[in-house]
Amino acid sequence: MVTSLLRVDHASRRFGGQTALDDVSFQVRPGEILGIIGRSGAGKTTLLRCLNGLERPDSGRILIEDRDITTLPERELVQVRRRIGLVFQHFNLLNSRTVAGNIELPLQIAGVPRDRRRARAGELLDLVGLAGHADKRPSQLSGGQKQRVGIARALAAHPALLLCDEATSALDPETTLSILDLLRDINRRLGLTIILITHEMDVIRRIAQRILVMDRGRVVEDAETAQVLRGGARHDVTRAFLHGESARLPDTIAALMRPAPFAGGAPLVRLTLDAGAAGVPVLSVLGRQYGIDAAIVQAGMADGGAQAECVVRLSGHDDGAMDFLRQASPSMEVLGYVPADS
Ligand SMILES: Nc1ncnc2c1ncn2[C@@H]1O[C@H](COP(=O)(O)OP(=O)(O)OP(=O)(O)O)[C@@H](O)[C@H]1O
Repeated sequence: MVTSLLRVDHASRRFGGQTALDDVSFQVRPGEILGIIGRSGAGKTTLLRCLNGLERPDSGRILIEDRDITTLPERELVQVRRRIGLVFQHFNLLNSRTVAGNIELPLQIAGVPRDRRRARAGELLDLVGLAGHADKRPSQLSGGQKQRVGIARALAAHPALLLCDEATSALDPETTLSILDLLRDINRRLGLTIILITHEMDVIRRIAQRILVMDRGRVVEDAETAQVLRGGARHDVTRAFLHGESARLPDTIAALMRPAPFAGGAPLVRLTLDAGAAGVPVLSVLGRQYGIDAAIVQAGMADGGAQAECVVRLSGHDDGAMDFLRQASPSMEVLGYVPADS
């Protein structure tokens, strides 16, 4: 039985004097969504190319469904590659083909007969919400629609793993959310394992159950996303990504924020409340039951209005209150600490 869909074991890769991957090890379980984040030059692209067999590490192993792709001959590597669907930042669609023709391309290359290709493209267009667009050209679609076609094409050959390389970086924030929601939906409905390479913490926060932070070729953090968002980050680079997020806080608050608790300081917490928490008067329960005052610093909608997001400053302390908030908002995130009277 396959216990880990992907296992990277002490992989290293150098280019001349430059170390792109430095003793990288991690595993991905079937059905998991893993987000890999890192600054420019951290080694994300090199890792992705190694996972896809386009690049071989100088040392170490990469096992996909228990097959070590670093030693496979090219012919067998082609078969393992079919188990991996790739989604690109700039979609990589062919305008010389229709939307359906783009989705069918990997199947055509694999020698699948025309009628089966057509049927599969139809199924996938339904899945990604583009039924009725089969005969259009990519140039007639919006960026978000193009990426939906890119995702459908990546799914065409029933991959076990979807590798998304900055899949939302070319999209506006609203379209980004809809594409991330689609990926999450596909993960749930098909049980598909997804790896997202990104430089945006927001992407991770939105859908990744696990986060891997890379810095100068090394994995410096490998943790549950919820744990990192709750303030459990071990490495400065992870904290820097989290702190970068708070740039969207009002300037007056961001200027006062410190990363660690201090005397007279109050935690600033981001809550995401979805339909499950609807009807629970979260902030009044905090006050009545736990004696905590929660001042709303920022509020908005997410997930097309299905979720409410707010940043609150909590005055007073009670461990029970934090547990209560974690239940109401599993992705609760301690952004930092500000003076309680700010
Ligand atoms: N083919 C190559 N030849 C020489 N150096 C390379 C090559 N590929 C990557 N590198 C170097 O390896 C390091 C990691 O690069 P990589 O592209 O994997 O990082 P990255 O995290 O994907 O960055 P970005 O977010 O900018 O794409 C960098 O210092 C880069 O210059």
